[in-house]
Amino acid sequence: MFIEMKNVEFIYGYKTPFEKKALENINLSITKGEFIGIIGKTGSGKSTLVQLMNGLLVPQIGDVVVDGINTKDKKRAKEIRKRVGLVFQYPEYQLFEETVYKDIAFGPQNLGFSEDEVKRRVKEVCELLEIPKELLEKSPFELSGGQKRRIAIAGILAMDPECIILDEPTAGLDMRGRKRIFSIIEKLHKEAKKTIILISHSLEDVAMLCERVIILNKGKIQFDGPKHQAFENVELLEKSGLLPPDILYLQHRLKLKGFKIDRFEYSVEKVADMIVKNLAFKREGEML
Ligand SMILES: Nc1ncnc2c1ncn2[C@@H]1O[C@H](COP(=O)(O)OP(=O)(O)OP(=O)(O)O)[C@@H](O)[C@H]1O
Repeated sequence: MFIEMKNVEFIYGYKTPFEKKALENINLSITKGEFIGIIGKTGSGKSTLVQLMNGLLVPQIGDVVVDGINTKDKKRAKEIRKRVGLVFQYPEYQLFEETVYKDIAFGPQNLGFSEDEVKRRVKEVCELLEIPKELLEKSPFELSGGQKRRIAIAGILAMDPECIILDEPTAGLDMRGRKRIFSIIEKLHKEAKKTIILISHSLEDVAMLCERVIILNKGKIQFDGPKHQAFENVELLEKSGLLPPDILYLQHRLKLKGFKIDRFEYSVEKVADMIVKNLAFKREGEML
């Protein structure tokens, strides 16, 4: 098991008058190579959950174990960060150096790699994320939203973690920027074989990309399983304060109207094919 959470509870402002329980009774196991989507309405505990996974937060109750290392073991915090990289929701929180190069290089430098190795890693991630050379000497604050996002991902990738957590990686980006980030994430999963954990408000994005889905509701796990079981269960989504993606709601409605749908599809092209096929059957009087 790569990440294991056992009976985890996390309280902000612990033992102060401002205590706020963010998570309770969390039990989770994540294996290497998985692609997991975490969904849940605002305040359900998503960001807290992922910060527990790389030791940025430590639970007051229960244990989080990453590759055999308990996150309570502060002396091994670096080893955990090396294994699990977290790209923050707001790249501004992560970028703080004067130049893009220095920002990307910060992580591997901090892990103690030689300057040559740091240079090699920066070059490699820039190629992968299509970050042009001329950007490297610019200030990260001069960049567009999409560029900042890619630099923040590059900084994490340069540490070569086994697992990459992305908290709302496409928030505020236009369609082109979103597509670019998605193709990077898919590449990391399929080609680089990374374990990916994605938090997104967009159920469409999670439905399209992920294999396993975790639904959080008021700090508890409401569902953990294959994505189709989550997205085809409209009642479950509604109970969790979520609306099913339009593309799946459409299929849910068509099914209620008698369309033969064996498996819900996640792409517009496939749904269009399925509708055409059903209408052809209907014309031939073979169904409906
Ligand atoms: N630093 C903090 N101090 C006190 N309470 C906090 C803090 N950060 C989060 N919380 C509270 O903990 C709960 C879980 O917050 P968290 O940010 O993990 O939820 P989320 O699902 O990521 O929300 P969002 O979708 O808005 O990012 C919320 O009730 C939130 O108000």
